[in-house]
Amino acid sequence: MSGELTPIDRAKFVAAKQATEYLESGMKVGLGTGSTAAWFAQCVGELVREEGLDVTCVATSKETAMLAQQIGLKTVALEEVKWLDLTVDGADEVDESLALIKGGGGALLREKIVATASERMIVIADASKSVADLGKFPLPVEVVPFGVAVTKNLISEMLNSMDVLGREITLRMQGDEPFVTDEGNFILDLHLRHIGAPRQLGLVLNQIPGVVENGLFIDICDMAIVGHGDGKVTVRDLSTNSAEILHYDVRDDDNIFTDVAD
Ligand SMILES: O=C[C@H](O)[C@H](O)[C@H](O)COP(=O)(O)O
Repeated sequence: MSGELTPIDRAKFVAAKQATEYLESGMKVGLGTGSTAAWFAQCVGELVREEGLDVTCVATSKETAMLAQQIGLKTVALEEVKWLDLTVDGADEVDESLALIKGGGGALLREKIVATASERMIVIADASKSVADLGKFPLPVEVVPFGVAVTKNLISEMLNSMDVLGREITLRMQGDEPFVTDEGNFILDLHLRHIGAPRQLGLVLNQIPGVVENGLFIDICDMAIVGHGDGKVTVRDLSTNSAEILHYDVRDDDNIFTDVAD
């Protein structure tokens, strides 16, 4: 599967592959959305086919549901299982406390519902997503289409009292039309450049009528697995407060982990 990977794909792949270490047969697993999460779904598929791993998956988007079907993963609706052992998903930004910005692909609402219904959430990312402070990536906010201009103004006013640098808000487009989420909503992207108090911002945003959910994931993620283009993987586990560095050899499909540092 790994073949001739670009450094960015190698980074995503090694993070995804490392996340499979936390899978066990019988688990109910949330599958995230996006290019990194797609690598994870492929890795799960490989384990199901080659090692008989038996997991039941819940997809966080229509896109992921389609991919899971193509790969041959067993998927059910969240309503059927109600609770999950583990969700593995990508992110647009992850800071040292494992606060995240998500929703670059517009799937933040279902992703947050699924991650919150999970015993454990692991975020997988390439190193470009690791940041000291959140906010360079525009913060996606899912809003109902009705009165979107009013909601945008309310958010704009609210930002004046927040610890952020930028104030620009754009309606996400797809061609000439607003981008529509799987739940039929629109996305406003908040170009904040720096978010000083993400927890407070997330709470205040969700108080605004018209806002369905925002892309700040605070106290949801338990572990971050960050992949690097040279095959190195950094694992940060909040439950043990540890950071571990592994090296993943992706020159062939007999992928080998060796500890290189601590
Ligand atoms: O809505 C999309 C999700 O939050 C993605 O997990 C996020 O945008 C990261 O995607 P990618 O792995 O493609 O960078």
